[in-house]
Amino acid sequence: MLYTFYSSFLSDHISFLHEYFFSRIKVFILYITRLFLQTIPISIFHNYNTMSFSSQEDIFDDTFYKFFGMHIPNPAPIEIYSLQNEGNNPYDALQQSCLHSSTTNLDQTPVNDLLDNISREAEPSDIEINNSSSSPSSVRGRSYDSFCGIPSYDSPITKPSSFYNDLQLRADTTSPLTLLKAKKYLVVLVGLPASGKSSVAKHLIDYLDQNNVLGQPIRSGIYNAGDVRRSSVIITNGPIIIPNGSVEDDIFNPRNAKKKEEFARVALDSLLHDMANDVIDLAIFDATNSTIERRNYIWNVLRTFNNESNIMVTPLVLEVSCDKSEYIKYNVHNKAFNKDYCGNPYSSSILDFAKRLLYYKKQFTPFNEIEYPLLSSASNGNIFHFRISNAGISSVGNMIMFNKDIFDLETNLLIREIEKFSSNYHRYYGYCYTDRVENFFDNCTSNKQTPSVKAENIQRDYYRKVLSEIFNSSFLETLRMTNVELSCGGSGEQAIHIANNSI
Ligand SMILES: Nc1ncnc2c1ncn2[C@@H]1O[C@H](COP(=O)(O)OP(=O)(O)OP(=O)(O)O)[C@@H](O)[C@H]1O
Ligand SMILES: O=P(O)(O)OC[C@H]1O[C@](O)(CO)[C@@H](O)[C@@H]1O
Repeated sequence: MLYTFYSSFLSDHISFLHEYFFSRIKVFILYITRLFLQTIPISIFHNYNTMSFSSQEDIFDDTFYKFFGMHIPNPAPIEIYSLQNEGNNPYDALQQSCLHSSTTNLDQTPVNDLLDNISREAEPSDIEINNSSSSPSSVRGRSYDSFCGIPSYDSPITKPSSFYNDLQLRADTTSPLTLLKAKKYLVVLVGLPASGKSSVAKHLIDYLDQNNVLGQPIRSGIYNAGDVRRSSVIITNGPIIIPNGSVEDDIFNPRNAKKKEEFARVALDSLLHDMANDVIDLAIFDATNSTIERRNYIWNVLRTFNNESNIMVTPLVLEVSCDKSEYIKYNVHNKAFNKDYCGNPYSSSILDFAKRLLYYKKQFTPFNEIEYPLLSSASNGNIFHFRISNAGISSVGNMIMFNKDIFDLETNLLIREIEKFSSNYHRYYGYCYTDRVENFFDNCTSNKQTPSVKAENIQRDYYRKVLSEIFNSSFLETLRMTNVELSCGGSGEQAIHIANNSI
């Protein structure tokens, strides 16, 4: 009996030890193979219909992490072309990924026009800005919405069209000296007001912290143009106006677009100042950055900064969009309690924000591929374009294109992580938000309501009533369509009417 016990004990443990060492050796061999692969520039093209590059890599990476407590280095110059695609044709994927149908043709003329504009400087404005408020509005280390779950990835990867290869040829040639520069990263947010940009920015910082992506802390900060604006404008119980202006001088009226550019310039200057002083490694530029001109300005400033400093800042675009009516309403509802409106009556805040959204919508141009050459000219020939839509429930693709001539392990690792973050955003963070939206619009029918729950419900009913009056279907339709003829009529048209009359 004793013998049986010992033999079963031993065999259990021997098989455990065998499994343990064998799996370690397996990982080690895979690692060595992978190190060998690093010497070979490879391009990886996978169609996600058949195989997911990310999921295979991540199984390997997760296993490696378990055993060695660090992430494995990436194979050298990889190109990841990542577009959400239902079919096999890469060019279809490109077309599907385009947000702006007028720019999906491969005619390079608009690109040339943009490149001609490349050296154009933003015009100075007469407004005085208080620089003191331009410090980052958020820094790493803060805790945000809970980080949820162990990631498992499944990101769509497809082959690129030759169009992107052409673009790559147009990129600036990289001097070997650039590679010796200190590396920093700039995430440029693009998206309409209340689309969730600031929330996603905080989540991204949290995600990078939690995952210890580079094996050491990434010092990061959010630079918000809205914070600069708030220190320079007059908050009224009505439109937010610029100093020395009339009451009609709503800062968000496109007439005052130049003044808004100044606020953005201050925020960007402050961000680059912090990079130059080595205060941060990764900065998020939080503004709508909703026009091509603005983005062009950013790339120009960045190119100059990169040329004149001993720092190489790699820009990434992160587009955040939201077109689900419940989400728009919920987001705007929360905006009614921020610093722009504190103390103002709820309905006037909602109305003002509706007007702001409409103003922005009229001049908003989603970031699209005709701007890629401009981005790549400020980015060592790389193109990193991520998108999150409706808190990650709508599927949109990312575009990731590495310059083949440069091997940069750190950038590779970081970009891969950000790709995971944006492709899996709903699973990591977005679901907490979508649950909250659902609760907000849910009709609570429980009989056992305490007085405070009852009071909360009455309050919430009021909010929902105001929201659905202002954000009625015709207003939402107007928002959805670009350059539509606006028609008036019905209570919810008030914002459209105000916006139209004041342009
Ligand atoms: N992904 C999200 N996670 C959590 N909350 C969100 C998310 N998206 C939107 N929200 C909610 O909507 C509100 C508005 O979102 P947020 O401030 O992030 O938008 P924004 O695009 O930065 O707006 P703005 O450009 O006007 O500053 C937030 O206060 C938050 O309550
Ligand atoms: O300079 P932009 O791109 O208009 O973005 C900044 C503005 O965006 C907003 O976040 C829109 O709500 C404002 O707070 C801020 O003034």
